[in-house]
Amino acid sequence: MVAEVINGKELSMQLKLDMKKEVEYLKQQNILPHLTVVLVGNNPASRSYVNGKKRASEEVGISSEIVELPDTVTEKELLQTIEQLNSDNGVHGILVQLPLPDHINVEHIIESIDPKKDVDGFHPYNIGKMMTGQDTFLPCTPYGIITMLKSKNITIEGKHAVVIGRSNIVGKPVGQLLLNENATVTYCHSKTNNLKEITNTADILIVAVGRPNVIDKAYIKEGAVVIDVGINRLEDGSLTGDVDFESASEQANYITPVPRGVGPMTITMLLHNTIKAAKGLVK
Ligand SMILES: NC(=O)C1=CN([C@@H]2O[C@H](COP(=O)(O)OP(=O)(O)OC[C@H]3O[C@@H](n4cnc5c(N)ncnc54)[C@H](OP(=O)(O)O)[C@@H]3O)[C@@H](O)[C@H]2O)C=CC1
Ligand SMILES: Nc1nc(=O)c2c([nH]1)NC[C@@H]1CN(c3ccc(C(=O)N[C@@H](CCC(=O)O)C(=O)O)cc3)C=[N+]21
Repeated sequence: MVAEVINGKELSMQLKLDMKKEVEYLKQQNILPHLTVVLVGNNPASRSYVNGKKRASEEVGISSEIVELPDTVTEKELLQTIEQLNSDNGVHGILVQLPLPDHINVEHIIESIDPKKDVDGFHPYNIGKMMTGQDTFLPCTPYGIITMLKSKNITIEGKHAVVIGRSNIVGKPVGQLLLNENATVTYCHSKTNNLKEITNTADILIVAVGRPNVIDKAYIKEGAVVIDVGINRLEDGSLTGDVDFESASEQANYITPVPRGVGPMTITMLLHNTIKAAKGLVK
């Protein structure tokens, strides 16, 4: 069997065309969706992602701005910056790029963002709403993954979904969204015994570990759907996922590539959330 590739880049382009039309319509009502991204320090990977977010915003007509702060910024100063953005009526979405320097408490920062502007969907209030199945901003990477599955009419209901990884930004929320779609969900992590036995029962396997090529065909049930969230930069500068794509493709029915898989969808769902914020749909 050779798996069908779910191309996140292509799906993103289609979705962005629709969003572009929606933004044009909003502008006619004098609503100009605006996203502010806060970038602390000079991490090259963070800078490159943030630039990607700005470029994608421009593609659909969303106005965006990057607020750059030095890595010596204090927590208090960062909180003040967020407070200003919270009270600025022209700002619909606020995203603080992670990771932050060690001297800043991430929870304090995330909790200071107005939940109505929390387009990452990281605020505990919005996480609570997601868990109870209420309408809110869904975290972008998990939401992008669900959107990719639906784009191929892949049945989620009743299926066994196995998530490897339990971070607050990917693993935990993607499992929750799959549960909301009536999957039976199992979480695996670094302390999991018999990882291979568990993943071999997965109809849908989500891999969010952050180590290159740790999952190959030996971990995959024949006919499974494999979603590779990992973004690993190799020494030669190339990007690779957590899944050995060639090997996994022999067992899976569907697979996502890296690059051009989940990454572009993360950015696209951020734009979706920013438009939702501008429309005032999240209370
Ligand atoms: N495509 C996209 O848009 C995005 C991609 N990413 C990428 O996804 C990957 C994961 O990101 P993130 O969730 O933030 O990473 P974290 O490092 O926060 O989490 C990694 C998870 O993997 C688990 N893990 C580590 N080693 C193993 C192992 N050998 N077996 C099983 N589980 C293991 C850890 O377990 P434990 O909890 O026990 O430590 C942890 O839960 C990274 O490559 C990141 O760059 C992230 C965000 C968006
Ligand atoms: N507050 C916050 N929100 C985030 O959503 C967030 C974050 N912090 N910190 C880091 C992670 C990572 N992340 C990615 C976004 C896009 C690509 C992406 O577009 N990847 C392209 C390749 C890009 C390239 O070539 O560098 C692809 O996979 O095809 C990847 C990773 C968002 N994150």
